[in-house]
Amino acid sequence: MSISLERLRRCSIAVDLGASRTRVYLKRTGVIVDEPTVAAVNTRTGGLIAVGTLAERMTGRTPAHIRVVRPVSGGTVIDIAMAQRMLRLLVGNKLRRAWRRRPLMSAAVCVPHDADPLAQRAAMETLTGVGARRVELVDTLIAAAVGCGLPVERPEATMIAVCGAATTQVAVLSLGSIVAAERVPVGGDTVEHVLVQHLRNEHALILPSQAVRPLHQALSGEGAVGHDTEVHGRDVATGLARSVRVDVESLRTALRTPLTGLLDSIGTVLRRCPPDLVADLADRGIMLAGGSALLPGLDSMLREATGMPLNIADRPGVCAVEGLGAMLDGKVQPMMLEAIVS
Ligand SMILES: Nc1ncnc2c1ncn2[C@@H]1O[C@H](COP(=O)(O)OP(=O)(O)OP(=O)(O)O)[C@@H](O)[C@H]1O
Repeated sequence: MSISLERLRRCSIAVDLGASRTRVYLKRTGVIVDEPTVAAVNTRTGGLIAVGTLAERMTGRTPAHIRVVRPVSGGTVIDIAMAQRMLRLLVGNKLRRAWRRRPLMSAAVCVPHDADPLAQRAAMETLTGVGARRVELVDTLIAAAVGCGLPVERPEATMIAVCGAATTQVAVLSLGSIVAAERVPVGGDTVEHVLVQHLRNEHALILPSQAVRPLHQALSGEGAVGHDTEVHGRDVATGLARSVRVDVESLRTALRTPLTGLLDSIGTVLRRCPPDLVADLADRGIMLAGGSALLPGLDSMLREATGMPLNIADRPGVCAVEGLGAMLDGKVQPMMLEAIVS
């Protein structure tokens, strides 16, 4: 995927349509939307009831005629019409005003590193459907690296892992390009799934989706071996509300298996890089971006397993859209400009 910074500078908005959250950056303004990629639909009338945070709160609490849907899965728009309707509502008046000023707006969109032509087309159609005349596709890894402030233009290696909800993308960059990259289906959703399964299998407890985040907090606790936490859910057999005390260490053990996939992808990317670049990384280490970079203990686990320094981006969730926004605003260094324009 080639990027023309010249063309990006002509774009008015930058969009990151993630499996978990949708972020929109308005040129020279900043991030104007950061909401869950969720829509609630009335199946009787086909009408949209809510989008974003409000729709996400309805998850698991709706009557039969209301369905909560996620139009993006694994970084790919799977329901273009729904994604367009959601985007229109999320951006609302702010974008409509900008649209009126510049009706033939161009938009830049992040797409996963190895997005196939169908996924690229779906992202383009989503944006053209909400009024963009031209759509520029940008590799999420480059956008996130710029957003984290990594010196991607230099002839030295930088390594980034963008840990999203559905997938994690890992790459080594040098001279404004990706030297090696890998995408694995491990992210925040995987962690959530493992926690839910663990409680079901070990404690016969069905965990409501809203109860997962408090478990993250318990996992981030002092890390002391042996401490436990109270979890509320529904008994698998009786269907009644029940609380159990869960050993936090057993949750950490359950999470080790999916996180091994992430570790393997780092190894694969490093093996594909020339030794000189790998040597650069010994000091510089890995930058973690994406919302799941905040998963408790992920950084220490990777630090321990790789022996490399680990840094978490300041605002890991919005790195990609902010990096894209920096390109739109022309904040990217001229030298970097030459390196990335292809
Ligand atoms: N403080 C936190 N602690 C643990 N996990 C978190 C935290 N904040 C966000 N997450 C997780 O981060 C994930 C969302 O990350 P992000 O917004 O980068 O995903 P996305 O870009 O929508 O997904 P994808 O890149 O897979 O399309 C969710 O799975 C969420 O549970």
